[in-house]
Amino acid sequence: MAKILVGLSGGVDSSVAAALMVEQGHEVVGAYMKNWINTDNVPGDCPWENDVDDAHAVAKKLGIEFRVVDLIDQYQDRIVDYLLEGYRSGITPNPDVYCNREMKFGVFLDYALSQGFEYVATGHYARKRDRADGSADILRGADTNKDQSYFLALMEQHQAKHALFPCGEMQKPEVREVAKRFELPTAQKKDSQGICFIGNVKMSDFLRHYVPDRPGNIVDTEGKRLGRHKGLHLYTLGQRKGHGVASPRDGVAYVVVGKDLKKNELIVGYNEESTPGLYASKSVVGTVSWVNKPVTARRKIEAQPRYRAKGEPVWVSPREDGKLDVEFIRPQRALTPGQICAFYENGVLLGGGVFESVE
Ligand SMILES: Nc1ncnc2c1ncn2[C@@H]1O[C@H](COP(=O)(O)OP(=O)(O)OP(=O)(O)O)[C@@H](O)[C@H]1O
Repeated sequence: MAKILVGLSGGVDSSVAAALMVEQGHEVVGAYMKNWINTDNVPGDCPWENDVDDAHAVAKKLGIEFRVVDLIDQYQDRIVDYLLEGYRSGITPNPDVYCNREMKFGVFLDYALSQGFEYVATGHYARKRDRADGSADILRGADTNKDQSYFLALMEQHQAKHALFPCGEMQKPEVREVAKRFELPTAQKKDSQGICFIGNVKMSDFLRHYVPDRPGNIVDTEGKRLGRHKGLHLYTLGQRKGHGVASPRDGVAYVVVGKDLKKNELIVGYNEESTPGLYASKSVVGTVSWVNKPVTARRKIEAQPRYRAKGEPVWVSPREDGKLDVEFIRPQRALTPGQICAFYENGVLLGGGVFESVE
């Protein structure tokens, strides 16, 4: 029997994670992390009060203690500032990945350990495997469609060791069945989308509140002016809609292929493999971390360049500066600085890093 703090978000997955831990006879407490309250009237809609009520109702149904842990200041420092800073500097940050490392398995885990818990359990679709040497691996979730191990790519060993993912062996429909079996009040609740505090509102509307518009020219790959943009931070590589440049002819669309930060120009090109900037094979990945065994010499492994992408074969070569040269065997569309590159081998998450440059 272990002492486990379950991160109860008010969603069905974490409700089931808690139920399973209780069923297995562990000593379980549920806790909601309060990360963000919309005091600035920022466009965005995080129904956190409903979520706390739902999390509380689940704890009550399971007969376990429920706490609300206030991490608003830490969330501002570690996630909101990182997000805004990233967009201001022209990259596309990934707050969901940082939230796992810095919040759920960062300050929330620290809180749990300080309170005498041995583990933090979450509803992530990922698996954890303990090894004979006492270390822990993170593996892809059994439900290939829901697998969330990508979001854990920056987790380190001490975090993995104290993590539990009770839903990781299950398929989503089974999770809903378990929720029904326990008569959990969240059994029918819709899955949440995107980053909590932005809720259902577009990232561009959220950003507008903090980062002033900075209009400039939209140009093609030859430098010809095609239109005006509202601010480079509002556009992402590979983006097809919303830049306002009409297709030049039927069947061909313009997509964002680059940003010239110095000239404040947005570069668009045809949505084709031959368009310079849109597809790339070579990249440099920084902020590298390994879950268990680091890759110390040039090796062929798998890399996943975004959440909804497959693992792709790559050559990784450690560099003297601690970064990695990562070469995709097949050219990839819209590899984006700031986004996370997760590394795998045979379904085991090796670690990850942040794309710094791409060519
Ligand atoms: N505000 C929160 N407080 C406590 N734990 C949280 C919170 N937000 C997320 N978590 C934990 O992290 C896990 C993954 O978070 P994510 O936002 O991706 O949720 P999800 O996949 O929609 O799961 P759920 O159905 O449990 O909300 C959740 O299952 C939960 O255990």
